[in-house]
Amino acid sequence: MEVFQRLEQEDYEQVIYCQDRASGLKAIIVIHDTTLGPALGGARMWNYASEEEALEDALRLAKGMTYKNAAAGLNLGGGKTVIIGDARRDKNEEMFRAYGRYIQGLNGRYITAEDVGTTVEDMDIIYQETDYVTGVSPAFGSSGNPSPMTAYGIYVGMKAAAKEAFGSDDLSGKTIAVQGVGNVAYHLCSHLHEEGAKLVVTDIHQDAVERAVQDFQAEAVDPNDIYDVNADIFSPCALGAILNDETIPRLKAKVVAGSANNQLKENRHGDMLHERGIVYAPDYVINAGGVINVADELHGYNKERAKKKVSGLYDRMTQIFEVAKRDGIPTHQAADRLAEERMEKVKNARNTFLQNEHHILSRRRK
Ligand SMILES: NC(=O)C1=CN([C@@H]2O[C@H](COP(=O)(O)OP(=O)(O)OC[C@H]3O[C@@H](n4cnc5c(N)ncnc54)[C@H](O)[C@@H]3O)[C@@H](O)[C@H]2O)C=CC1
Ligand SMILES: CC(C)CC(=O)C(=O)O
Repeated sequence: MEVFQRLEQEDYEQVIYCQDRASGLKAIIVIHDTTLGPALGGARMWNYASEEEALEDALRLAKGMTYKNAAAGLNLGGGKTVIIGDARRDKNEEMFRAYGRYIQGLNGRYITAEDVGTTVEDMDIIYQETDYVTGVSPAFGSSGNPSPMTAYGIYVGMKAAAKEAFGSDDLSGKTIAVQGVGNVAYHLCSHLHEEGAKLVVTDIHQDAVERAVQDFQAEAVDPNDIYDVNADIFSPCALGAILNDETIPRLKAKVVAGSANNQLKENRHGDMLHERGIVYAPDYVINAGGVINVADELHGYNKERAKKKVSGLYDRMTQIFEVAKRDGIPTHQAADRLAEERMEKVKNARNTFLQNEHHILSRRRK
């Protein structure tokens, strides 16, 4: 498909290709929608098989951020970056400084943060070139690594989903299959272990698996076997599109609740989960803890305030389950409805003219 045709299909605002030969930077910044405010979303560094795959990932992730930020009640739009490369091999300081300068050039339309493959240290480098970066080190007055707060949000959202499926939000004694035990899932496992859940984990990196086995007495399985585990809850915490025609029929769990972005390969896979009576916690709602945390930096970071807001994901999930039941729709549709309604209402409320620095009246006074 032609790129403009693809952008028009889901009404993307802007795509920026960034290239810097000296550092090896090849990045794609996608701004999906800025109805609610500047686009905020992380930068993912991944060794994509092709440029098409990288663009498609950036597009899907950026749109997900529009819905995530809207559903979380943030005054932020949706955007995301993908940096093409192997995060364990190809990073250098110049790359992130070059990336920071591209962000600065967008003059606040896009604000970056961490995602898979990028770290607080990378954000600190970007911060040398632009203010439009969050998840910077606490030493700079920022919020640092968003993963623990994302994990906490998944934990409370998972409890709400358990209440919906099992009639109780107590996770002790529940078997939880966790796919990917990286930054978010490690902290999630810690909460779950503390509550007395039994953990079954997998990862493509053996060191990550070993850490979870050692620290939380988790059982390890092969990456391909995680879908077949006899679990109460399946928690996808790696990459997207893992809920699909091949995997859904294999799931034994009654709940799907994890941190991965874009878990449904296609929307119809949300319908498939619904038809099988599986309670699906919509990914962009349950995994909003990180963005809620970094967005708090924009007001001057306060950890207690941010955590209180993240705790609210329990009620937000419950609200989604209620809407889904009331309207007889799958949960992913209920989440979309809430996010779209908020965007529409805010858009209408902001229809009246307000002068700003770019308006001709302001320019004429100078
Ligand atoms: N870090 C954050 O605060 C947030 C992260 N997310 C999403 O949560 C997911 C995890 O993020 P992080 O923990 O930050 O990333 P991470 O890179 O630290 O962890 C992901 C883990 O998944 C593993 N993995 C990749 N493919 C796999 C596969 N096929 N099978 C098993 N394991 C596999 C990786 O080896 C890695 O250990 C991503 O989808 C991310 O976009 C969403 C919201 C916020
Ligand atoms: C990692 C977050 C701070 C933002 C983001 O990109 C996300 O929630 O996916």
